[in-house]
Amino acid sequence: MSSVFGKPRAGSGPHSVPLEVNLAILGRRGAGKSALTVKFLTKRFISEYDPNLEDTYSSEETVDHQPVHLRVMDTADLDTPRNCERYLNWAHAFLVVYSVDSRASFEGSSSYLELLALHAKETQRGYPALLLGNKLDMAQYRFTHTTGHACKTQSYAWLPLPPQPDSPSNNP
Ligand SMILES: Nc1nc2c(ncn2[C@@H]2O[C@H](COP(=O)(O)OP(=O)(O)OP(=O)(O)O)[C@@H](O)[C@H]2O)c(=O)[nH]1
Repeated sequence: MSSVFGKPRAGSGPHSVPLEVNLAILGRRGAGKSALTVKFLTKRFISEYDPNLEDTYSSEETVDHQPVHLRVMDTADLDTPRNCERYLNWAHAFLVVYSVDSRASFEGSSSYLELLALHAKETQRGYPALLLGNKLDMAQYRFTHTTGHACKTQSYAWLPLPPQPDSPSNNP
């Protein structure tokens, strides 16, 4: 049996029930979460939307020829994670967004990655999580992050994997 986001498929073939996947978009204010969500859902960049609105959108997608009912929660925390249970208990997967032209935005993504690591440890489950650098058109203003960026990416590379009983991170 194959799977998407670690969950078993409901079936196969044209009459299969769509798999339901909840995706939470996390990140510091201004990283571009709302713009990214709108762009993904409408396939174009829209500059007029309510950036402060936290909302959940639905979309029918096809992944590996299978229907997927995708729900996307565009979160609107302030500068740090707040009342995280609303998305931690809801989402099957997480997208942590930062803006490539903002060091503060990149550094702010740490708190989300740490939160997700803690959540995975506490629930003894693995959650797909992706760190995404947004606003690539602003790359000429990209902050320098040579070693820090590489270290951070590697530190959290294990997030999608289920916690291992013998893992050093489980034995503080
Ligand atoms: N140049 C450029 N600007 C972008 C891009 N994506 C978003 N923006 C702009 O960045 C600003 C913040 O975008 P939002 O989508 O509101 O960011 P957010 O992360 O949802 O912010 P909060 O709702 O406050 O958490 C807006 O002015 C957007 O138009 C992009 O890819 N390129």
